[in-house]
Amino acid sequence: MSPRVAVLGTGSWGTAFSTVLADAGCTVTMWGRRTEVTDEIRERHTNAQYLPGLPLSAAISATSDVAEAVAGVEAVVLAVPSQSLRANLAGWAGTLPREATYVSLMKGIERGTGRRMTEVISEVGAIDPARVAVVTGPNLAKEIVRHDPAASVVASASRETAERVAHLCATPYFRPYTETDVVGCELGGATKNVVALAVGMAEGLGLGDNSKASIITRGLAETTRLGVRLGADPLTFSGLAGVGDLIATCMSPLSRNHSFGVKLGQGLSVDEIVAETRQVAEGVESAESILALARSVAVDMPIVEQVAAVVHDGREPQEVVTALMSRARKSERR
Ligand SMILES: NC(=O)C1=CN([C@@H]2O[C@H](COP(=O)(O)OP(=O)(O)OC[C@H]3O[C@@H](n4cnc5c(N)ncnc54)[C@H](OP(=O)(O)O)[C@@H]3O)[C@@H](O)[C@H]2O)C=CC1
Ligand SMILES: O=C(CO)COP(=O)(O)O
Repeated sequence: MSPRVAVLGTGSWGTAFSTVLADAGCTVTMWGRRTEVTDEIRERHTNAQYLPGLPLSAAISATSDVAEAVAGVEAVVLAVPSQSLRANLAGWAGTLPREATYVSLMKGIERGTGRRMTEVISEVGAIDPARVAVVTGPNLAKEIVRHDPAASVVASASRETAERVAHLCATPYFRPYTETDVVGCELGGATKNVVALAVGMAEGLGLGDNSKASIITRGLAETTRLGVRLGADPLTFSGLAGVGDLIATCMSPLSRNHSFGVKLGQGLSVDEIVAETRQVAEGVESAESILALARSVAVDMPIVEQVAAVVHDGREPQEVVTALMSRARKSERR
C-alpha cells in the first residue's frame, strides 16, 4: 500500500513537494486555508496561482479540513509561512496525529523567540524531536516541478527518521541526502534568504559579480559563525543546506528573496514590493529574528544587520554598501 502523507500549505513549495511525494509513490492530501484553492487542486488538478500550467498528479488530493488531511497519514509535512506556524499548530491542537513523523519545509526563524521551525513543531505540537525532520537545500519550486535534477538534505536528530523521510521523497529527479545536524541545516536555510536579499539589493543597485560573490562568501562566513556558536557542525555549511542553497537563492531570478532584494535596490519600499508580489520572502521577517538570535550569543552578523536595517528601519540600500565597506579591517577567518 502506498504511504499516505499530508502536506499542510498549498503555496509554491507545498505544492511542488507534493508532486515529488506523489512521484515517489505516496498518496498525498494537501491542506489549504482557502477552499477555492483546495477545490481547484482536488477537482481540476491544478494550482494556477502558485504553479500555473502544472498538471498535478491524480495521487494528490486537497481539503480545507485539517482533520481530513491528516487522518491515517504516516507523515505530516508543514509548508506554511514561518511566522504563522505557531498559530497554525495551536489552531490544529488535538487534531494532529501523535504517532506521525513531522517534516518542516520552512526556511525561517520565528520572530520574538528566535526558534527554528522544528523547535516550534516540537514545542507547540508536543512532538518528540526524534520524529521531526527538515527538508532543505537548493530546491527552487519552479525547477523541481520541471524535474530538473536536484539534491536536498533531510535532517533529523534521529537518523532513522531522516532515512524514512528521504525514502518517502526520493525520485529520479529529487535526491535527498540524510543528516543529523538539524541546527546547521535550519540556520543555513533561513540565513541564505537574508543573504539573497543583500545580493539582490547589490544587483538592483547595478553592482557586478565581484560584489555579489563577496556578499555570498561573507554571508556564508557569518552564517557559519552563528551556526557553530549554536552547536552546528561547520561542515554542514559547505553542503547542500549551506553553500548549495546560498548559490541557488542568491543567483536565481526565480528566488523570491533575490527578486525582493533587486526591487529594494531599485528603490521600491518593502510595502510596495509586498503589495506587488503577494508571496513569502522569508528573509524579510527572519532578518530581524536572526539578528536578535546572533546578538543573544554575541555573534557579529554585519550583512544580516544591514539587511534588517533596510527592511525594518528604512535604511537606503546604497548606505549598506558604504557601511559594509568601511568596517574595520580584520583577518578573513576570524
Ligand atoms: N518556493 C520555494 O521554491 C521554496 C520555499 N521554501 C520554503 O517553504 C515555505 C513555504 O513557502 P512557499 O510554499 O514557497 O510559500 P508561498 O508564498 O508560495 O505560499 C504560502 C502558503 O502559505 C499559506 N499561508 C499564508 N499565510 C498563512 C497563514 N497565516 N496561515 C496558514 N497558511 C498561510 C498560503 O495560503 P494562501 O494562498 O491562502 O495565502 C500559501 O498556501 C517557506 O518557508 C519557504 O522559505 C523552501 C524551499 C523552496
Ligand atoms: O528556498 C528556496 C530555494 O531553495 C526558495 O527561495 P525563495 O523563497 O527565495 O524563492
